[in-house]
Formats: sequence, structure tokens, C-alpha cells
Amino acid sequence: MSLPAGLRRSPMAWITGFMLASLVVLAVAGPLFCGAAADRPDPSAVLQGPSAAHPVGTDGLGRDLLARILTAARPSLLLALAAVLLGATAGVLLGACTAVVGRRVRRLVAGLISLLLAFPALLVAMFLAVVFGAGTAGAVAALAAASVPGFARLAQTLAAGVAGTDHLAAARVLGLGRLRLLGRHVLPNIAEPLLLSVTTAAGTALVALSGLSFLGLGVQPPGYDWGQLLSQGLDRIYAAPLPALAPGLALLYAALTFQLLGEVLAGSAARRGPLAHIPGQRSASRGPAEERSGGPAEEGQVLQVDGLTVELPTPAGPVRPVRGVSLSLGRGEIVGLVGESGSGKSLTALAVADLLPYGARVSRRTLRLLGTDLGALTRKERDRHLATGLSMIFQNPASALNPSLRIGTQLTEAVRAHRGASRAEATAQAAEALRRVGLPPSLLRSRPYELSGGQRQRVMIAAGLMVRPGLIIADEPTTALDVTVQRQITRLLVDIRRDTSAAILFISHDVALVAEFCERVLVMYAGTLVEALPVGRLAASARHPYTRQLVASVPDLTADRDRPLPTIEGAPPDPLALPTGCAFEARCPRRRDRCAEQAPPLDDLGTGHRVACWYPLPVTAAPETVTAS
Ligand SMILES: Nc1ncnc2c1ncn2[C@@H]1O[C@H](COP(=O)(O)OP(=O)(O)OP(=O)(O)O)[C@@H](O)[C@H]1O
Repeated sequence: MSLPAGLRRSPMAWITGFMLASLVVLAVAGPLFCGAAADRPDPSAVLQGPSAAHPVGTDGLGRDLLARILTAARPSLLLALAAVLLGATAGVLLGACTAVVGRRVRRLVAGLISLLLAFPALLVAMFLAVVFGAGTAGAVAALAAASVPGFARLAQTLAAGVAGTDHLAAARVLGLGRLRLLGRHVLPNIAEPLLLSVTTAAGTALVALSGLSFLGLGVQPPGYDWGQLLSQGLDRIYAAPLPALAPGLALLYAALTFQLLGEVLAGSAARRGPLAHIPGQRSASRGPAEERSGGPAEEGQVLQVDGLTVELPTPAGPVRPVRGVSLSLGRGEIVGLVGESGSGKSLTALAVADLLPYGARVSRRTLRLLGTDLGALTRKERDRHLATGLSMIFQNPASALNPSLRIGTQLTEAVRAHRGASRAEATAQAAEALRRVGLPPSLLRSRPYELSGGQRQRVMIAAGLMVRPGLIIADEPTTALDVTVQRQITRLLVDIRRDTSAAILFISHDVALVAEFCERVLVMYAGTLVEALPVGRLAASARHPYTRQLVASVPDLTADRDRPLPTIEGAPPDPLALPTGCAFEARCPRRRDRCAEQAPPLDDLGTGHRVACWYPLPVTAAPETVTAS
């Protein structure tokens, strides 16, 4: 393993490396070469000062103090490391688990950590050392326990950054258990800052442990460490300062080494950039409150949603960004869900996938996936059904993939968890999934940062295919990609639909893209569906004024560039103050009194066309085409 170039060029890194190596050599060789001299009493040389035979002097039994200081390096360092590792393990697990547990447990753990942090760590360590009883084991346990809250708070803060990422949400969609989420998706992404913190904490633990020995609470005779030697030397510091100074200097040297090591590693990490790119996108966690009910199952329907409403708490009061949405997708259908930003498209998808943020309240008359009423299932059954029946593809593949795991691991973990597939079977399946999305199997060994944006999105699609889902929800999957790659990805989705008969709900604000490859279009406005129509009718026969204006705002290659592109005047209504009538009324050129008084129902116009408008537009005579930018 070669050192990063930045480290090779840093004099501080070389000095720290030398100091660390000298400590390791001392801990290994000290007891081997000096152990015998350290324990050999010499009644003729009791309490001597420094001399050629004994450079640091001797103790009350005539034992050579230099030999004892060198021999004490091993227990001093090992005990400090043991204390810090024990404390860090317990603290990190406690803090990091908050990213994968439910809201109540998370609050409880956070409260507990805050409470424990209110007590100074050193006082806690001394108190516990007395409680556990003077001795090596008690001192190590006391120090470890006292360091738990500090590590827990650090891990909790770091894990909160991972909790909102798409890759954790994607892993939840795959139905991975909490332990697996913790081990694979949370801990690897917070490991680096934790490691730095453990390194510096080792220096502090060394000093604290020596302090306990100094006070007679740590290592007990005949055992000894630097703290105890310091304590013995202090008794005669005025007569002979070196026996007290020497173990003190050894302590200082070791503590400084750990501190410098932490600094050097932190500097190297800062030069490299963060290991984990944690963009903190949506907070997607299981557990919204919900009202359950189930409508009748319809033959051949992959997804049936009726009357879906999502309510979210905000500081200004609850908002309902999704209000009574009803939609269905049949086997092998590709349906586009369009609307301006904030119209509720993503929340509709997240409600279906059971990935709404905590505090969200969901109600619906029907929510069936592959014929199964999700409301009738237990939490565990529902997780499993969603994990194997539904795949989500998120907008930003860079954040939806775990940056610390190889592509192969990310592709295989869901099938290994759910289908009990062996590693070899899962790898073969992952290679096949990559081939299907047009990527070479050699990418299994790559990490996300080695791939282009388009390749990452293909990997996300391959990950979705691994569980052979009946429904794929793609939430703006091409928004972060350039136009050419967008087309490749949409073509790929069409091929997947052809090969697997999966239904695809394609969420986008790009009406032109949706018009190109979807069969039906659902138009959302201010949390409601305002129109649902076959894609062929979009250009000429959309009846809702909002849909017409959306279509008109699509740039056309043949459009006159001297004239400004039509835009939809005004802004969507404030979610906290929704009008009683039609939500589009304030922006609608065709509004009349009735529109402000009553919200229009979604009327069925026949042949798959529904519209929610009191005064729908007439069908225009000449069909136009919707052209992409
Ligand atoms: N956790 C939340 N708490 C409160 N309001 C929220 C929350 N998440 C989303 N919203 C609001 O709900 C509305 C719908 O959001 P949603 O993300 O579903 O819109 P969208 O149509 O998908 O928009 P975009 O195309 O920009 O993603 C928006 O007004 C948004 O601000």
C-alpha cells in the first residue's frame, strides 16, 4: 500500500511516522529486552540518583528505573488503546443507530446522550473507577464508559448526515434490515472522521489512565505503568527530579504522537476531500402515521391508488401537499407524472414506496401493489412486499449510490438479503443486470466515483432490476444528465419494460420527454391530479388550461426565437392557504365565479381521458407535436 503523495511530502507526517514507529518498537521490544532488569531488585542500589549504571536512577527496591519506564510502555499503551476502542465501539454504535431506528427510539437515545454529556468525562471516569474497584480492569472499564457519550454524540451527528441521503433511502426501498443498513450504509460513510477522533482520543485516554494509576485507582503493584512510576517518582522529586520527570516525558511523548497522528490524518483527509459525499437530500425514513383501508383489486393492475392524501407538519401548521390523488398502472405500462416543481409528484411516489419523512400522515381508500392491499399487511410483510415488488430510481445517482461500497456489493446485497442467494449466484445475477443495462460486468469491482453520471444511473436501474420488480418508479431519473444520456436512459427504460413487463411510473417536469416515450400522462397541480390522458392527446387535445399551458411552455426547435417563450403566469397557491375552489383559478385565463367557489372533480371524459375543470378547453383542430428542447 503506497502513501498518498500529500503525506509523502509532509515533514510533519514523517516526524509523526517516526514517533509512532518508535512507540511501536518500544511496546514490542521494551519488555523483551528490559523486562528482566526492570524486575531485578538490588538491595545495594536502593533509591539511587542517576548514574552511568542507572541513567534515571533506581527505585525503593533498587530496580533500574529506565528499564521500568521502557517496559511500562506496553501496558500503558495497550490499556489506553483498549479503553478507547471499547468506548468508541459502544459510543459509535449507540450514536450511529439513530440513523436507522424509529423516531421514538431515536429521540430517547439522543436524550440519553445529551444527559450523559452533561457530566465531565474525567470525573465520571474517576467515579466509575472507584465503583468498579481499584485495578487495571476497573480503570479501563471506567475510562471506556466515560468516553461513550462523546463518541455517541459525534457518531449521531455524522449519521444524521447519512440518514437523509438517497443511497440510504434506496437501501430502505430494497428492504434491508437495520443491522445491514447500519453496517453497510451508515458506518462506512462516517468511518473516516470517527477514526480521526479515536486517534486523538487515544492520547487523552493514555493521560487519563495514567492519572488513575497516579491516584492509585489504576494499575496495581506488582504491575506498573507510566502513571504509577510517575507517582512513585513524585515522592522524592526534590531530592531526585529525574525519576518523576522521565515517566512524565514518556507520557507526553506518547500523547503527543497520538495527537499529531490525528492532525496528520485529518490534514490528509481534508486534502483528499470527504470520503463520503453526503448531499443531505430528502429525509426518507419509514414510519408515517396512516389510515388504512382497501378497495377492490383490479385484474392486471400493478399499482392502484385511490384517494391518496399526504399531510406534513411544518412550523406554520400542517400542509397537505398531496390531496386525494387516484391513479393506476397496468402491467407493462409506462406512465408519465408531470407538473411544476412542488406540485406533489415526489411525495406521491414516496407515499407509495412508504418512504415519507417522519411525521407524515397518509390516508387513502386504496393502495394496492401487484394486487396486494398494502394497508392490510403488517409492517414486516409490507416492507418485504415493497422490497421485492417495487424499485425506486432517484434523481441523483451520485447520492443514491453508497460511495464507500463497490458496485458489486450494492447490486447483490438486496438479493442476498431477501432471496438468500449465495454470493456466487448474486454476483452472476448482478453481472447479468449490468449487461442488461449496457454496462460491462467488470464494473462490479468499481466504486461509484469511478463511473460517469450516465453509468451511475444505469447502475441504479440495474440495482432496481435485481429484485425483478413489478413496478419501477423513476423520480426525475434523467434530470441530472445531459440530453444525449437522457435519451439513452429513457430508451433503456423502454427496453426494460419490453423485456420484463414491469410497469414504469416516470416522474418528470419535462413534458416533452414524457411525451416522447410514455403512453399515458398524469398532470399534477398543487397536490391534485388535474388531468390524465393518453400521450397522443397531449399536444392537441389536452382539456385543462394548466396542461395546455405546460405544453405551450415547451420550447420547439421550429419556434420563432425572437418571440419570448410562453410561461405560466403567476405561482402555485401557498400550501398553507389553499383556495376552496380550483387551485389553478388564480392563474387561469378561463376562470369564472364557480371556479373560486367549488373544486372541480376529476371527470371521466371516456377513452382514458379525465379532467378536473369546470370549463375545459375545446379540442383544437390541428394536432401539434410536443418537441423536446
Ligand atoms: N418534509 C416536508 N415538509 C413540508 N413540506 C414538504 C416536505 N417535503 C416536501 N414538501 C412540500 O410539498 C410540496 C410537494 O413536494 P414534492 O417534492 O412532492 O414536489 P415535486 O412535484 O416532486 O417537485 P420537484 O419537481 O421540485 O421535485 C412542495 O411544496 C414541498 O415544498
